[in-house]
Amino acid sequence: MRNHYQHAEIRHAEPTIKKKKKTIIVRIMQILFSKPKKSKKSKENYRYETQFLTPFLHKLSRGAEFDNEVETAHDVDSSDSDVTDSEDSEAHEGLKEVRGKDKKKGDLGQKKKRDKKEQKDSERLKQKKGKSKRLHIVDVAAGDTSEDDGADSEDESNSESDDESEADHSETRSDDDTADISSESGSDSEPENDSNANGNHVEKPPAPIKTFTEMGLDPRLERAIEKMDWLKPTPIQSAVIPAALHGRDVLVSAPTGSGKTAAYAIPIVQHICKSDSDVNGLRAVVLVPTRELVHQVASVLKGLCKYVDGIQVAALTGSFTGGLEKNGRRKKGNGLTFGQAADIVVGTPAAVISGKNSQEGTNLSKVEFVVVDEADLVLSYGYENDAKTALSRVPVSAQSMLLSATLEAEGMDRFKKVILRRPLIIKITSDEGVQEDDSSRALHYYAKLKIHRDRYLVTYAMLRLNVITGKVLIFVNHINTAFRLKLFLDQFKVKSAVLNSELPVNSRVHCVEQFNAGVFDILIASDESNAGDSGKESSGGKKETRSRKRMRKDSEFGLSRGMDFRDVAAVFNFDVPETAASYMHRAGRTARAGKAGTVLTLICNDKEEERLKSSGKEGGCHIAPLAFRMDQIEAFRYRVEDALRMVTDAVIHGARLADVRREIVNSEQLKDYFEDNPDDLDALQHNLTLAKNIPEHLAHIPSYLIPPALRGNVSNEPTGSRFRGKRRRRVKRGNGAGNQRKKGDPLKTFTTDGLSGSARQRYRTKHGIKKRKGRDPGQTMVKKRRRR
Ligand SMILES: Nc1ncnc2c1ncn2[C@@H]1O[C@H](COP(=O)(O)OP(=O)(O)OP(=O)(O)O)[C@@H](O)[C@H]1O
Repeated sequence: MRNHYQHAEIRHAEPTIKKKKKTIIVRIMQILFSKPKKSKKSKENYRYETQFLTPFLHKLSRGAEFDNEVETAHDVDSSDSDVTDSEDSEAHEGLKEVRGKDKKKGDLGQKKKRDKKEQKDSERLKQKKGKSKRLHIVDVAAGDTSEDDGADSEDESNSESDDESEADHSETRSDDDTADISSESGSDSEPENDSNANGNHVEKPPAPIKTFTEMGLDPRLERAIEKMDWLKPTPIQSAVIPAALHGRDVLVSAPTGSGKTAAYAIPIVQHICKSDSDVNGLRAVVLVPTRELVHQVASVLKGLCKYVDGIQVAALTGSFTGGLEKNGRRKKGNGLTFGQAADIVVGTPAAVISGKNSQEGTNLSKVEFVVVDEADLVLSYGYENDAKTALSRVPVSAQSMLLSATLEAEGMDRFKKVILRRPLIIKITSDEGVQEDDSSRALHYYAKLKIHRDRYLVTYAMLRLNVITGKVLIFVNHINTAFRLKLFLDQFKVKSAVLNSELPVNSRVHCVEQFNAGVFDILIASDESNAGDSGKESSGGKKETRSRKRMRKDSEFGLSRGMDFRDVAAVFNFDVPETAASYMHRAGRTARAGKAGTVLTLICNDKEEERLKSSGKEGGCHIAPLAFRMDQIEAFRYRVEDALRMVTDAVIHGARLADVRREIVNSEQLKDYFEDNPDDLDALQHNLTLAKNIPEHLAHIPSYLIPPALRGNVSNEPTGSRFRGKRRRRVKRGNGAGNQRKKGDPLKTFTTDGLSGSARQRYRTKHGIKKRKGRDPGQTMVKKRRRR
């Protein structure tokens, strides 16, 4: 299906084909904006396509209209009936038609061939659809609501019959004494009742429930769910939540972005809501592998507890204070320590067992609910010992849940036997069939380049020429590459932020929040976990200097795992991920919660191509080649080379050091500030320009250099940031934070220290710091703190 886009290339327009161009654009508009015919699903597709996917692919495919030589061999013709609920197919059809018109008219032989092909393809599409439905049913124990979500071409009665068949299929019993999730249909092999040592009387697990209201949740929890705009449970939630509410231990495997967090967070909150409120002590513990995830999961739990008084959520990250601990603060007068004062604790295994947050470590002896998220990683080498220790402190009676995108990891088998008691195994696979129609809607591409430096040229074209629009997450394998890329983009006034393990956790979390809030659009993430990044500058036998110590990496850092980057239009693998798991986790940062997204990987040699293909195969997704016409962007090569020449190793080293220093200062100085203003996302900027002495001519693009297909999209304004007055004004109104923001251009209120003037003013007022003439107020603040 997607092969069509292989041939999408950027090409120059020729005056003689202007007319054709018009027809093509009209046709493309028809495809993109025509109303879907049948189903709700189509409507959703339509929205996702126009919102995220279209701008990218549309621009890429524009070149095709000027290309008379483009092959049609891979084009998919499809009849109307086949394409009503598949925007891809529509696009194929439309663009195929466009191309078809480029061919000589009246060629009857060719037409016949095309008709035949059309018929074949439509049959193939039908078969594929049928196959993916079967896969839905077979692969989801406990019934696959995803089919309703996905195809939506089914009517209500159909979905009821699905339920029945789902129930049938869900009776698969795992070797390791797992219970089935069958239900009304009556399971023949499972005992009717079971008894959880929690005291819960466990009956046959219920069938999946497709609305939150039918789940019998506490009204306060229901209200919080509504507040989060979660209208109905995702497939994994509708299977997992009822089972967990019935007291069953659950082992969950579902693709990235399918809503696993809420699948365990809702039962935890419900469990605490309905049980004895006088119980003093920690009730639930959630183990996650990274500090970023600690923050994220705690935020979800906090959101769910919004209307329930007295439930305390603590995030154990060691040093993070960005407002989270406010919710997990000590209960006054009860004499309990930090972790123990909370009802729910989220932490990395190391943080949970360490005494950092209390004198004796977190007391887990009264825990009734234990969850291991990203279990394959938490229970793997590196975390294993800490996880073992933490879990050994949890009473055996506790209800347990293990969740992961994959259950095949080493050690999982061993652990699940220890942790889980007769668990239900609930699984949504991500085979091709399921992905085609299901919530996981990323389109995967790769572009093969001749030399490594072409990566920069293509990145330049993608970002500076606005081929990719919307939020872009760029993954690199090394910290140095991240800074090289950032400094390179700085030369063109393309604003971006770098996220890496050397930065303090406060800054990292705040940076992700800003990205999610749309403060800036381009985030370069160094995914060092899989690349064995030695950091070069930070390693070596030499004695560590103070600055080197500052640059040490955080072993509990991870961006590709579990992070909920919102509305990411495209994931851009500047470097090829080392493993299949890494590829899938990176790709999983886009196309989340049923939305669409694009993954583009740049490769330079056969070895990388092989690695990428095997990753795709293992992850069950088709990665299609994107025939990127390098000659169309060749004119920019000299600029790219110029910019790269300026980004020397010494410059990178300096920028890296400066960035860490600045973020550490910001992070420490602003701890108090963020505790009091947790929602002030604008207070710090993480995408400040690091490059110095930027030559003006590089940032400006004369129009004659821009490929005609992209003219009109390229402006000479700085790109990559949405930090505009309108948004700031809205933020101001929302939190009523004084009138300072009204004054002047908001962009100008930011200083090189990365702290906005208004935020600085508030900080000064709070700490009674007077503004001194002739001195940098940012420095005053820093010095004052140091003196204390
Ligand atoms: N019922 C729902 N309806 C709509 N959106 C939802 C629902 N449940 C969760 N989401 C949203 O889906 C997104 C992904 O959820 P979540 O982070 O839990 O996925 P995940 O399966 O844990 O992914 P990963 O494996 O990458 O960690 C989040 O932005 C979340 O707010």
